[in-house]
Amino acid sequence: METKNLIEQSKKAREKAYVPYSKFQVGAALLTEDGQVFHGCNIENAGYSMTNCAERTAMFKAVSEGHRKFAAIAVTADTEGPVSPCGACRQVLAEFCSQDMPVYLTNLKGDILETTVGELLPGSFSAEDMEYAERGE
Ligand SMILES: O=c1ccn([C@H]2C[C@H](O)[C@@H](CO)O2)c(=O)[nH]1
Ligand SMILES: [Zn+2]
Repeated sequence: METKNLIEQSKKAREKAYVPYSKFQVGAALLTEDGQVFHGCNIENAGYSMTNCAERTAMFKAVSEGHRKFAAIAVTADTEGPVSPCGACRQVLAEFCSQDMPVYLTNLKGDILETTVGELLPGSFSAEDMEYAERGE
């Protein structure tokens, strides 16, 4: 799928955002390796900490439908520059995506920052970090 199209999909996803508290709509479009696109929007809650970001909504939808391999993600918000994913979303992306998977951070004005999962979270905590303890040395 073309990058332009994936970014368009993230804008469509953004329209579904449930944001009565922040009024800040975010959309994500996650492309699986087999060519399917999962939309995600941010979903807020009166208990603010229960809010789920657009990126994690897209990721959890895809994983819960059996997808584990991803090719790219686009994220869009109405920001001055390209939107910047929060730390929680960076960690969740690192769990399921390769370090070199492209991430397209965009905004409604059409700015596009192409980065990667590894660049977004260098030194992310991963399963390998637990292996030493598991070996019991
Ligand atoms: O990359 C981001 C940054 C923020 N938010 C959401 C969480 C909350 O609903 C609102 C304000 O933080 O934006 C996302 O969905 N993705
Ligand atoms: Zn987030």
